[in-house]
Amino acid sequence: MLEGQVSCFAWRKIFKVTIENQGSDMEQTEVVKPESLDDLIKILHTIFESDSINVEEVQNIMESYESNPQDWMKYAKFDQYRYTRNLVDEGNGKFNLMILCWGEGHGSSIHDHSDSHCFLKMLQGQLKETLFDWPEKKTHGDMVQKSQRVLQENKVAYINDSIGLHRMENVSHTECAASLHLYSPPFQSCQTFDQRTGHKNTVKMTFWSKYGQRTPFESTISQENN
Ligand SMILES: N[C@@H](CS(=O)O)C(=O)O
Ligand SMILES: [Fe+2]
Repeated sequence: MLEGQVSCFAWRKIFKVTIENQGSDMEQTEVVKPESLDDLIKILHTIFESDSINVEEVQNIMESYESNPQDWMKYAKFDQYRYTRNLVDEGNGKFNLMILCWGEGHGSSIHDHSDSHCFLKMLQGQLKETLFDWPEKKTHGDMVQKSQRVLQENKVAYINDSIGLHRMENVSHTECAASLHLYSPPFQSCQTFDQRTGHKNTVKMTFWSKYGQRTPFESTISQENN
């Protein structure tokens, strides 16, 4: 597949049909492809009704949505200085769905995901992900960098605390980036880490906007993860 091309993964739902003239059961595969962001949200609500999460299923359905800026432009509010977190949907209490907007050169600190599942889909532009091991309690000094990759438009990445810690960066000097994040269960704070020492801090995470409306100034005063 060409770089940046839309993936052909799609959500597969297995269902049984009876072929009457043969009188036997046969399995068929129905491929569900979200036609819009609203459509994707509806499907995610259905998937998360269940108490157990199939990571691959969520990843595939998010990847099969082809990013259309007209669907999500109303949520994408950029700031000049740092990346913004914009709430899109509260997933019936099961997950938070948000759009993060990254200006040129913006990035996050090294951080964890508070014991939640984290799915990240590129809607526009590219982000570089750097993975780190958790720092050892006894050791000091630089944190160990495990891997690095660049996520292309429409691709979906997944991380949780057992995989490690990460930092995301829009390394472009000319293009902004937007990413769709699903966190389950939802969380309001995480830990950030100093790359040189491994020391950590707990930070509260805030929304720059909710449902397309800029969050009032008072409620955004807090330390952020960038
Ligand atoms: N997990 C970060 C964004 S990222 O760098 O993955 C956040 O929710 O703000
Ligand atoms: Fe993250």
